[in-house]
Amino acid sequence: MSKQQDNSKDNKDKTRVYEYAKSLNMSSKEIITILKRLDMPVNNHMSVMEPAMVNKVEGFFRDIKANAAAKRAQESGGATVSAASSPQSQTASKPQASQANKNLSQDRQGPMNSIKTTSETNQSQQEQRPAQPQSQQENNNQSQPSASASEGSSNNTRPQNSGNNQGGYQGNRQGGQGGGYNRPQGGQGGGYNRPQGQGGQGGNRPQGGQGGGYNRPQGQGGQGGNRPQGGQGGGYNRPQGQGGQGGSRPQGGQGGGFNRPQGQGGQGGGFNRPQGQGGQGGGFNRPQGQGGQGGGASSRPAPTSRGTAAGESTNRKGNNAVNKNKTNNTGHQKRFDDGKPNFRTNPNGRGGKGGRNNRHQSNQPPREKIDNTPKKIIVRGTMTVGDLAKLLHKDASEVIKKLISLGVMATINQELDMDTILLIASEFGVEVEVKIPVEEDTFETVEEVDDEADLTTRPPVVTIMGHVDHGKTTLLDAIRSTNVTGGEAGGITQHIGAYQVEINQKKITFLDTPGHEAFTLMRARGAQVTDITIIVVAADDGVMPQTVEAVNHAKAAGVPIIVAVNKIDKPDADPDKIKQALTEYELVPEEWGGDTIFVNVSAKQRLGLEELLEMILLVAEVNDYKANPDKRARGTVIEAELDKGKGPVARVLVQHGTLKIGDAFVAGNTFGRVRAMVNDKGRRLKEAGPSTPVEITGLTEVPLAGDPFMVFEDERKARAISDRRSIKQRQSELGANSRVTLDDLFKHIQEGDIKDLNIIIKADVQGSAEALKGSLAKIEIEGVRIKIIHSGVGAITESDINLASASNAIVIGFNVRPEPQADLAAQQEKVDVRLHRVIYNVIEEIEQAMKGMLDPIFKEVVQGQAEVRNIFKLSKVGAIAGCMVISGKITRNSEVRVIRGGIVVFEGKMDTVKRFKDDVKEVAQGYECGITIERFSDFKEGDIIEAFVMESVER
Ligand SMILES: Nc1nc2c(ncn2[C@@H]2O[C@H](COP(=O)(O)OP(=O)(O)OP(=O)(O)O)[C@@H](O)[C@H]2O)c(=O)[nH]1
Repeated sequence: MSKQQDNSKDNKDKTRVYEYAKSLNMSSKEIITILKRLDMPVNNHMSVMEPAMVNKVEGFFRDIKANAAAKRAQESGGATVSAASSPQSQTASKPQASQANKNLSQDRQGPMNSIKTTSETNQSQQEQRPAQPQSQQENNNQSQPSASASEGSSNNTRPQNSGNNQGGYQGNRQGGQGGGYNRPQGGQGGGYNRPQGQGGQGGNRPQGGQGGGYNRPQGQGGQGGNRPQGGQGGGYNRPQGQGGQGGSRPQGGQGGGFNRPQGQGGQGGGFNRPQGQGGQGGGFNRPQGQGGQGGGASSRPAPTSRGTAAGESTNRKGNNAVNKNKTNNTGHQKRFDDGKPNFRTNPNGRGGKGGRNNRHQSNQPPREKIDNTPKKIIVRGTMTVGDLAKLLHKDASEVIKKLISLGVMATINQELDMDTILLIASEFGVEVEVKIPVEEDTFETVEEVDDEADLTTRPPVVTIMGHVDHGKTTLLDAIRSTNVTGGEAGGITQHIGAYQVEINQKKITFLDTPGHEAFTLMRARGAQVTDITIIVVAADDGVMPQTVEAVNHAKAAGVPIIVAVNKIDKPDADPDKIKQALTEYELVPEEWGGDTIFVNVSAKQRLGLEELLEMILLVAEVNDYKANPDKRARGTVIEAELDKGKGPVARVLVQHGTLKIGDAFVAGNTFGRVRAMVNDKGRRLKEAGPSTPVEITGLTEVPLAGDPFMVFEDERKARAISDRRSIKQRQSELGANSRVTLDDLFKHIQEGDIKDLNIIIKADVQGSAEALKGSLAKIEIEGVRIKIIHSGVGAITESDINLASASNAIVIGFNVRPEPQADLAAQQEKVDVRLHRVIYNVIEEIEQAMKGMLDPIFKEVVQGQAEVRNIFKLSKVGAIAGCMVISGKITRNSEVRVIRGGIVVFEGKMDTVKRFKDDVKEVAQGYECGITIERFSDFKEGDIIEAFVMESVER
C-alpha cells in the first residue's frame, strides 16, 4: 500500500451505521433495528460497523432471501425466472421492515434476470451464461471455495470477475492486484492527486478502494472488493483513465469515472450486492468515453467467498456498460431510488449505470446526462450546502458526498465557510469569484482592498493652510492661473471647491477652501481627503497662532507638510526667521538636517510657484498615492449648495473608482443620479477618475461638506441606503456618543479603546499653557499616555472643537471660555470641554479620571449670559452692571463669572438681579436687567456675565 493510502486511512477506516445504511439505500434506523435484533451493540447512526456486524447484517439479509427464495420456489415450482419482476415476488419477502424488505425483494429479483453478460473490456473471464434459477445460483455460490485467485483470474465459473477481478475478489484469498484484502482499509486512498498510476485496491474491507484515483489526470481508478462501498472513489475528476472497479459490494463500482471528460467508466463490481447494481459509476458526467462496466452478478450480499460462478446468472445489471446509456431498459427492473437521475436509468440492466432502474420511469428512454455545471460561480459569503448545490447545479447529495470525501460530515442545511465553498467548487472544477458585499449602510467605514495590479497613480490632493492674511488665497489663485492644462486654457474657471493643475505632465488637485477650519471640519466628519498640506507663512510676519494651529491640525491628521514661505518679495521678508521659528514645532528644514521641505515663494509676484509644485510632486512620488479607477466611484463631498437654476449641487472629490454620468449614488444621507458633471474648467465630463473634483447635479437634497459619497448599482438601492442612514443618524444623535469624555475615560481605558488621551489646551496666557502642558506630561498612568495635540492662547474656538472632534480629544480651557459658536459646536459634536482656573485642579481631574476615580456628582450647568451695556457706580452698593440677557436666563441664586475677551476675569456669587428697581428671581433672554456681584465691581462695557449652577449628575 502506498504512503498516500496510509495517510488517508484514518478517515476511511470506519464504516458508520449511516454510511452502511446509505450504501444499502436504507435508513440508519432500519440498520439499527436490524442490529438490535441481532443483538449487536449499536447506539445511533454514528456507531461504527465492525466487520463482524456487517457480516451479521448481511447474513441476516441472506437468510431472509433464502427463505423468500425457498418460498417462491415452492410457489413457482422452481421455474426459470422471467425477466419481468412480478409484483408477487416483490412482496414475497416481508419479514422485515419496509426499506429492508424493499431492498431484499429487489435483491431477490436480481437472480431472476435473464441477462447474458459480456465483458468488453478487461474481463476475459466473463462468460455468457443463461440465467439460472435462484436455487441453482445459490448452490453455485456456495460451492465456490475461497480459493486463491490471481488478478482477474480467468475463473470461468465466476461471472463476477467482470466486475471485480482486479480488485474485488471476495474471500480471504489472495488475488486481485494485491490491494488490501482482508484489511479494513486495504487499498484506500490510492491515487489521490496522483498524476498517474493505479488506484488503490481493496478487498474485504468496509470501504476499500474508495480513494482510488481522486483528481488523477490519468490512471486506473480504485478497485474494491468485498466492501459495502467498494471502489467508489475510483476516478473522480479524472480527465482520463479507467474508473474504479468495485467488487462484492452492495454498490460496487459507483465511483468510477465521475466527472471524467474522457476515459473508461468505472467497472462496477456488484458481487454479492443486495441490489446487484453493477458499475454504477461508470462515466458520470463524462462527455466522452466508455461507460462503466457493470459488475458481478452474484445476487447475494454475503461477504463470504461464495458467489464466484453464480453471479453471472442473473442478478447482474451492469456488465458491459460501455456507452449503453441510451439503450432502453428491457431488463428486470430494480428499485434503487436514490434521487439521482444518473442512477435511475438502467439500460438493459447492462449499462454502466445498470442495476438502478427508476421504477417510476422504467419505460422512458433514459435522458442524456447534460453536464450543466457552471464554469464560474459568484459567492457573496457563507452559504448552506443546499444553496451551494443549487449554485453548482448539483444535487445536494453530490455536494454532501464530496464533503464526506473530504472528511466533512454535513447536512443540506449546514452552513459552509468560504474555504470549504472554494474547496468544493474546485472539486467540481468550478471557478469561484468571491464578492463580499460592502457594509452598504456604513460604506464610508469599509476599506476596500484593491489588488496591487489594479492600482494606478493618482494626483495628490493638497490643502493650503496658514495664518490670516499670510497669502493663502493669493497663492491658490496664483497656482490656478499659472498652470492651466494646455487644451483647457481659456476655459471659464468654475469654483467647485477644488481644482487641478498640471506640471510636467502630472496633475495636482488643490482644495481651494484654504484654512484649517475646513480641513479639520472634513476630518471631524470622517473624511480624509488631503494627502499633502502646504502651510503658508508670510516671511514679513512670522509664525503666528493660526500657523501653529495649522501645523498641529496637519500633524494630528498625519499628513505631510510643505512650508511655503510667502511674500519673499517684501523688503522686510526674513525666510530664515520663519525656518528658525518653525523648528520649535518640529518642522526642521532639510538643509538643517530635518525632513521638512521649505519653499520660498511670492504669491503676488508668482515667484517660486513652479518649485513649490515640483516639491508637491516629489512628496507625492515618495508617498506613491494610488487608486483603482476601474470600480464604482467613492469620494467625499467638498461643498454642496442649493442652486437656484440647477437644484441641489454637490462638489465631489472622486477618490476611488470612476464616476460616470447616470451613476446612482448616496452622498451622506442623500441620494441621486448623476445628471451632469462639470470640472473646474467648466467643461462637461462624462466620467471622472480618482482625485478629480467635479460638480454634479441630480441630487434630491443638499448633502453636507465632508459627507461620504458612493455609487450604487441602482437608484432604488441608493434611496434605501440613504433612508437608512438618515434613520441611523437620528438614532445615534439620540443615543450615547462614543467620544472620549473624562467621565467615562476610565471605562475607555479599561476597554482598551484608547491608549493616547488627546488633549487640547487653551489658556489665557502662554505661560499658563506651558505650565499646564508640563504638569500634564508628568501624569503617569499605566496603559494611557497624555498627548497634547494642540495648545494655544485665547478663547476656545470652533476650530478647537473641530480639532477635538476629529482627534477624539478633550479640550481644557484654563482661565478661558468657549466662544458661543464653539460652545454650540461642542454640544453638537459632544466634545468634552473642561474649564478650570487652577492648574492643580486640572491635573487632579485628569489624574482621577484616568484612574477611574472621577466623581462627576456635580457638574457645572451654564444657565445664561448677559452682556454688560452700561455701568452705574453707586457709592453704597458699588457697581451695577446694566445688562441685556443674550442667552438663556440669569437667576439670582446662580453663581457667576465675568468674561472679558474670552478670558475669565472674576468668578463668584450673584448678589442681586433687578428689573426696574425691583429684585427679581430671574430674567430671561432678550430682557434688560441690573446685576450686582458679590465682591466685584470692576465691570467694563462688553463684559459677559455668565450665570451657572452646579448640578448633580447621575453617574
Ligand atoms: N507683497 C506680497 N503680498 C502678498 C503676497 N501674497 C499675498 N499678499 C497680500 O497679502 C494680503 C492677504 O492675502 P490673502 O491671500 O487674502 O491672504 P489669506 O491668507 O488668504 O487671508 P485670509 O483669507 O484672510 O485668511 C493681500 O493683500 C495680498 O495681496 C505676496 O507674495 N507678496
